[in-house]
Parts: sequence; structure tokens; C-alpha cells
Amino acid sequence: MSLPFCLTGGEVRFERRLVLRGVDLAVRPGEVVAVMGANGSGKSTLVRALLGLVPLSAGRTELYGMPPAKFRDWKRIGYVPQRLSIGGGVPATVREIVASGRIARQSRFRPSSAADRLAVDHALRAVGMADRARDPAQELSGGQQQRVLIARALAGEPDSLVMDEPTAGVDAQSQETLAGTLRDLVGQGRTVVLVAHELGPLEPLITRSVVMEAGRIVHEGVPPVPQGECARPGHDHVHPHAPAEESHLLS
Ligand SMILES: Nc1ncnc2c1ncn2[C@@H]1O[C@H](COP(=O)(O)OP(=O)(O)OP(=O)(O)O)[C@@H](O)[C@H]1O
Repeated sequence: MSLPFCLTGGEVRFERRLVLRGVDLAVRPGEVVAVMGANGSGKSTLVRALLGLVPLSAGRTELYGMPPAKFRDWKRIGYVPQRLSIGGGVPATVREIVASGRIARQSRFRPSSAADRLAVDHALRAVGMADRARDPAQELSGGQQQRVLIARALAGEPDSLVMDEPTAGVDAQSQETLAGTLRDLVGQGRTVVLVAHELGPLEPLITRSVVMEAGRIVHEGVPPVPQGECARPGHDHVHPHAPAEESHLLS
């Protein structure tokens, strides 16, 4: 079976500055990978490189065994970007945005169906936004808009979800709801890659954490177990010096 994501020697430059420095990341089906690290360490760039959304200056990436330019099965992948561009000048409703997550599954021969409507309803409920379905998205708070983007990705019923800071600005109750939804998806064998500063209720789901520093992966392993001070709510769960038995330094 081909790997959902496989980045090999991935290098990204912005205006000649190296932002990703030869990163290898292979994600197996069913894994739940958390990409962690300080601001500006390259987490978003890593997930965007993984998906082929930024050009690589060296290395290669494959989605289900195919380079992005040849990959056609985009319905298999749901992507939740870090920043919003919804609500700009277009007064789209919450439901319309979530329904746009079904587009990769539709075609001129198979327009919107009952299955699409059910998937949209289900996704709205999964993020606790069913009661806001008819509201214009730009009226929502940042955290609510983030939940709409998560619902859009869920509506596509992808095999793999890539989420850039899905819990940033999202209230505690909604984080719990998201954790429950992800638990179900992972139980069905879906693959998840997420960027997070703090894992919060997602922590028990994570099977591997990857810590970025200055464009490189510096640690990889099971997520560190919070202890003492680190167990305090709100503590940043990035542990750049995790014990050797919990993580192994990459070459
Ligand atoms: N489109 C771009 N053009 C120029 N520089 C960029 C671009 N995108 C990111 N960078 C720079 O690349 C570096 C890594 O950014 P990236 O967003 O990947 O980090 P991050 O770890 O996700 O940060 P954060 O936690 O703040 O989201 C930063 O120095 C950032 O300023």
C-alpha cells in the first residue's frame, strides 16, 4: 500500500532563504502525526511542502505514491489551512463553505446529491456548527471560522487530513468535540497530520510527534508525557530535549 505522504530531502527557499532544510517525513496509513516547534520553525512550510503546495528547491514529495503534479485523487486528502481567507468579499454562508469540501467528489456527471447533503450535515455537527449553517461566515469569530474550515475538510470524507493549527483560537469545548471526531476518524483507519503549539485534548490521539527547529526535524518520537510544571494546563508541550527513550534524534 502506498504511503499517504512521503517527503524526501524536502528543501524550501523563500527569497533564497532556506526555510526547510532537507526534511524527510514519511507518514503511514492510520498514523496521527503532530508537527510541533517554535514560531517560525517551519511547521506550516513542512505540511505545505508535504502536500506539494509550495515548490521544493530540492527533494521530492509524493501523495499516495504520486508526485503532486500527477496526483488526481484530491478527494482522498482534506486540508485545513492555518489562516482564513473565507468571508472576504463574498457573503458565503457556513453551509456553502462546508459544502465546497464536496467539490472534489462531484463532477458534471454526478452533481450534488443526498449523500453530499448528509456529509455536510454530519461535518457541521462534528464541529458543533449545525445551528450556524445559514449564517454568513464573516460574522463568525476566528475560532468559529477555523471550525468551519475543519468541517469543510471533513465533509469531503478524505482518507487523510492535514490540519494546520486546527485548535488555534478554538474554545475548550470545541477542542473536545474535535478530539472526539478525530478519534472516530482514526478508529476508521484515517491518517492525520496536524500542526499544533499545544495538543490539549488531541494529545492522547497522537501516535508520533515531530519537532521542528530552524527548518529541520530535530526530534521524532512518541509525544512527551507532561509531568510537573509541564502538566499545567496551557503549558507549551514542545519539549526540544525530550528524553532519549521517548524520542530519537534523527540523522
Ligand atoms: N510565503 C512566504 N514568503 C517568505 N517567507 C515565508 C513565507 N512563508 C513562510 N515564510 C517564512 O518561513 C519561516 C517558516 O515559516 P512557517 O510559517 O513555516 O513557520 P511555523 O513554524 O509554521 O510558524 P508559526 O508557528 O508562527 O505558524 C518563517 O521565517 C516565515 O517568516
